Amino acid sequence: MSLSWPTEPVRPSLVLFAAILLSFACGFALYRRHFTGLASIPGPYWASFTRLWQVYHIFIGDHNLCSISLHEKHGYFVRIAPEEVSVSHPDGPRIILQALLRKGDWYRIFAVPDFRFKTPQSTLDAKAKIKRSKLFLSGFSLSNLLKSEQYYDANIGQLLNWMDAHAAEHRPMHLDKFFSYTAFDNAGEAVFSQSFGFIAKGEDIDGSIENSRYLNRYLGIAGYFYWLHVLLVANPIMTWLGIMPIGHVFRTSKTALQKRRADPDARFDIIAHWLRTQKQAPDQLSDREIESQATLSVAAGSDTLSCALQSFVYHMIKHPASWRRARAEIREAQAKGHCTDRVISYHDSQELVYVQACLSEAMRMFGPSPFGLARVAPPGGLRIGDQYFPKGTVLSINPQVMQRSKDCWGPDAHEWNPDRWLIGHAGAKYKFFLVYGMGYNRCPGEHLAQLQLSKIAATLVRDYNICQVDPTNEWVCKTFLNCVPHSWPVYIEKQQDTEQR
Ligand code: HEM
Repeated sequence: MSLSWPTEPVRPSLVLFAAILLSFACGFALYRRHFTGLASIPGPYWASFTRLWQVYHIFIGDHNLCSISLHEKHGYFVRIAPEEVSVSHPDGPRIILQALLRKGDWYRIFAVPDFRFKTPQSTLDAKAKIKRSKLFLSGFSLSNLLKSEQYYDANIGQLLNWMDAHAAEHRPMHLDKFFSYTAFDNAGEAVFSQSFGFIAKGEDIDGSIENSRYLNRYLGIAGYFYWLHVLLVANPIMTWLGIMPIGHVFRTSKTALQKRRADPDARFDIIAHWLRTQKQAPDQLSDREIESQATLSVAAGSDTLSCALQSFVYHMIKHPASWRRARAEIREAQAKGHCTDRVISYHDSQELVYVQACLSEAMRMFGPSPFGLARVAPPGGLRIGDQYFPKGTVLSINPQVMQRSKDCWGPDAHEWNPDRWLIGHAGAKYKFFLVYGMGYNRCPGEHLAQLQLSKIAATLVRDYNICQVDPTNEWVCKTFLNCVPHSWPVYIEKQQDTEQR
């Protein structure tokens, strides 16, 4: 008997099928690369074939830096995905963001906790988004927010206590963490009259803030794989199971909302406005939609604020002349009887022109919004400068790219220069200032953000000297949906102590 190796041939039909599939995939990739209306737009080679190039850079947390350097290399237009072009043309904000263009599909990710519950941010059609936003807008008005100023002050006071304690013990302080605690707690105060207790404890309870950062990376990517996201995460079964990775924040929000509904005498906070709107138009606003928008607002208003505060302190201590000049401005105000409260009042902070210029410059140098604001070219396409974009092209503007554009800000765009906000027509500069977005999708929480930023920035400059433990150290920052720098510990010195010496 002879042993022989089975020699059954591979079925020709299988080989043929694989070959056809491969040729189809290659043909499709080549078509995307060379034969669509975007073929002539420069950009990374792989980005013209597949979205995975961008997803990879979101995953490793450097997509903002990539966008900045790609625009420096290629100019106004960079193809960052087969159907998406990143734009830094000075006319971009006006043509793309101020028009009523549909938002990119990526925004559907903001339907929380699952696809059934639309929020203004997840609504793609411009008119439908505006209509939905109107239901929520009154809660975000400055006059409403100012009614809770004393409660923000209480949280900011706790931040100052921690700073005093670190100063007294001459202990390095990680301001990034304490800014995040304050920002989360103030978002809770503003939305449903309750803070999460982070700043009082001086810790990230249950690791919720850390977990929310993982969620951040996930959301940035999952927006491009929406149906998979719905299948695995954002579906009614998962909602029913209540599996949310931001534990303490979500639980506290939920309990606060329940308490809030049962208490007719509670403060007239943001939720109170929404509940009033719901009473007037019950068919337009469900309980779940209120819950979704509340969760989204806390999430949208905390890491962003922490990043902006960090950017302010970090740039100001790297430029001590600015810190001194800002303090001199505050001393002058004090001499006239202003800026005397422990936490400087919002009203007084608005008179500090130079401090405000430094805040704008800090957010210009490093803004908390690193993601491209994506809109879709309408039927008939869109022209920006000399470039025509066919219907359906996703056109995105990355605020961090725009904020560093020499065409918009001049040759010193990469340098710290708060005076740019004080000379010439400062208002004109805001047409390129996209930190809060622009147009119909502009951030509704801007007043709450500016209110806290102004008060905290002015108070810190007045009362503390801050320096890095290692002045040569640069902060570390991975960028996903948001960017929150860390790892730049500082020493704090209380200003009165220095003055008494
Ligand atoms: C410095 C702080 C902040 C920055 C830089 C910022 C920036 C932004 C940006 C760029 C957008 C998206 C624009 C777009 O996609 O076109 C946005 C949306 C949003 N922001 Fe802010 N934001 C800040 C603070 C806040 C605060 C304090 C709140 C509220 C508590 C808030 C609530 C929201 C909400 C709810 C949205 C979704 C859009 C909508 O519902 O209409 N943000 N923000």
